[in-house]
Amino acid sequence: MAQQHSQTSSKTEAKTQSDLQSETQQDAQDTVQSRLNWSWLKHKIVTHKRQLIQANLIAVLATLLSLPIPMLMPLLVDEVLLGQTGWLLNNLQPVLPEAWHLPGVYISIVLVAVIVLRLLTMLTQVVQAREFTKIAKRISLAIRQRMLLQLPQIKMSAFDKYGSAGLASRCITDVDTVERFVSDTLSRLIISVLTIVAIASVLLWLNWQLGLMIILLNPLVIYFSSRFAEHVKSLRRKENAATEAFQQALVDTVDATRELRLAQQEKHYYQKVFGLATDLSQHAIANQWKTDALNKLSFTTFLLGFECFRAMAIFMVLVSDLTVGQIFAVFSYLWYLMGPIQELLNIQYARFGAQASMERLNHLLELDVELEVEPLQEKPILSKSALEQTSAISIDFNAVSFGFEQQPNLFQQLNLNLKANESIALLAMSGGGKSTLINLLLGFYTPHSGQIMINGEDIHDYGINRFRQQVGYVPQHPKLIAGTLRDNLTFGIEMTDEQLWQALAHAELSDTVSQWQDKLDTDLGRSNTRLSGGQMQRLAIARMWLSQPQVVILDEATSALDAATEAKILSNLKAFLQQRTAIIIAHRLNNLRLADRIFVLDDGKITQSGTEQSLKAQPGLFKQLYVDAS
Ligand SMILES: Nc1ncnc2c1ncn2[C@@H]1O[C@H](COP(=O)(O)OP(=O)(O)OP(=O)(O)O)[C@@H](O)[C@H]1O
Repeated sequence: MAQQHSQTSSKTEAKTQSDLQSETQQDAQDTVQSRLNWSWLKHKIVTHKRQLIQANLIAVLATLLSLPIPMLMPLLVDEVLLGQTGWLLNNLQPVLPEAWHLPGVYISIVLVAVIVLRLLTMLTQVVQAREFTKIAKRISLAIRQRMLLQLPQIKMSAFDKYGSAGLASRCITDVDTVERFVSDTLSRLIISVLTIVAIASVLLWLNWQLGLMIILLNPLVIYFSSRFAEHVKSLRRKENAATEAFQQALVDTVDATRELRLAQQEKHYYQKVFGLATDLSQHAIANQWKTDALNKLSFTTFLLGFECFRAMAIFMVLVSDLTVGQIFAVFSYLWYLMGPIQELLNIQYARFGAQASMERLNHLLELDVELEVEPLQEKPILSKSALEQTSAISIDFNAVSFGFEQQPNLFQQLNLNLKANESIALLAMSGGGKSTLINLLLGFYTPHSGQIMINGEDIHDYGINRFRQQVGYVPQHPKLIAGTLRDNLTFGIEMTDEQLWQALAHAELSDTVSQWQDKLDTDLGRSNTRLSGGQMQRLAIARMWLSQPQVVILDEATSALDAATEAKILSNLKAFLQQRTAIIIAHRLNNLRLADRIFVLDDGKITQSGTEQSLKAQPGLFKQLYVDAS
């Protein structure tokens, strides 16, 4: 039975999740081109029309249930205490036995009715809040999806500029701010307006002059508060920017803790992070108290009107036929009015906060995207025959110039030509631009001038994504993704265990992995197995081998390995590279020897090229490093 229940609930969960996924996919298609603004939010909210109508009907029910409450007790004053028979007693007396026609009974019945109404109101409010929360969460999910669709498309330079914490902060803090606004607005706007309208109607019914005054007072308060609330926008923007700076510094410092501890500088750096936390706290305090102060100013504007209203109500007792019980009811309704008014004021303030956050999110959405933005197709598992059919690739850098803000002329008219199936080694001083050259080739950076050609075709005409599919890249510092060794080898592409073990063997990692209890399914998350630098490099080589690329890029791929393991891997690689075009970046001679030709990159240009022997005989950087220095 319990099993059946858990099966049913897991089915329901799976259904809800798949509903949510198809809904968010639809969201993504709807929104992929749009900026975030009020009309986008409205569009998103309207797509949940059915739930919205349901939730609002429940909200109306909650309002109707709560509406008579302020009226009931005060009516007792007139009818029970002052003996003026009215609606309440006229309805109660016919249904009650004669013996129960007592003040205590009337008061108890009304008390029970009030308690029941209050409990029912609370219940409907809980259901309503749940429905509104669901809608708000789906909208924030749609925003996050919008962001996550954008992030893979933006240029790598934006990742360098904003850093992981900066991007994460916007996807978390700013989306939260918008979500809070949507949730507050959805759950409170309609109900507050309805409550105010209902109270105004009751007051109009009790006394039209008082009702009219309430109707005129509210728009006035909303107008003034919206003027005050505009200041909140810049406060919220500053606070979220300070959150971003704090997060970035914290992540960087935590990542460098080992080095800082060794240098005994960790306290100093954590103190610097604390400085940013203080800054954040100051912005948060300014935002909080100024928002509160402005909110209170808005509310005081309402209270001033309210006091005028109260004076007028008392005056009305003198000049109209309002009874004392009715005046109690009027005051109860006025008290009741405070809640929805305060809610409307809060919504105004949340609106300006949300606007500031949407601007920060739009800033990300407007970042330059890579030229070729269609999603990467899944890398097919290349069978041997498929590999044979893939044509060999030649690469040419023709007069390429590129640089960074601090170093605008890193490359000046650089020419580099790789024949199909040729392996070249690239040698330069540290900081000479080797990794940047690879980033240009992979389309992560765009040359300021000049052309990169693949098989004689401009790389953009050839297709950057198509080219990337044919590249296997082993970076200097490979990164792990959260998951198992299998995930890290395949990136989610289906491959057989046999293929994975073969790749591990080529990377000289199979002996190590076979000793792990979970073998290929070992979790490489932070808390479990930690790979050494050399093991990470070998994993990256296995990953590259699995993709059977036509172009191989090795960026200091074996720099962390011991000489014996390095020699074995280099010998495995030698055969692998024979039918491939390869760029090998290395300082060690044994790596350079994998290549057919060595190119020397010096001062932004290729200054020498040739074999090891020929370069050793020429004056230049190669001779300086490998002959003169030894
Ligand atoms: N994203 C970036 N923004 C600004 N400057 C950068 C960026 N990436 C690299 N540089 C600068 O460009 C120059 C070349 O860097 P690059 O990483 O390409 O050198 P490298 O030859 O690979 O160095 P190494 O052998 O030390 O790894 C360096 O001066 C570096 O500071």
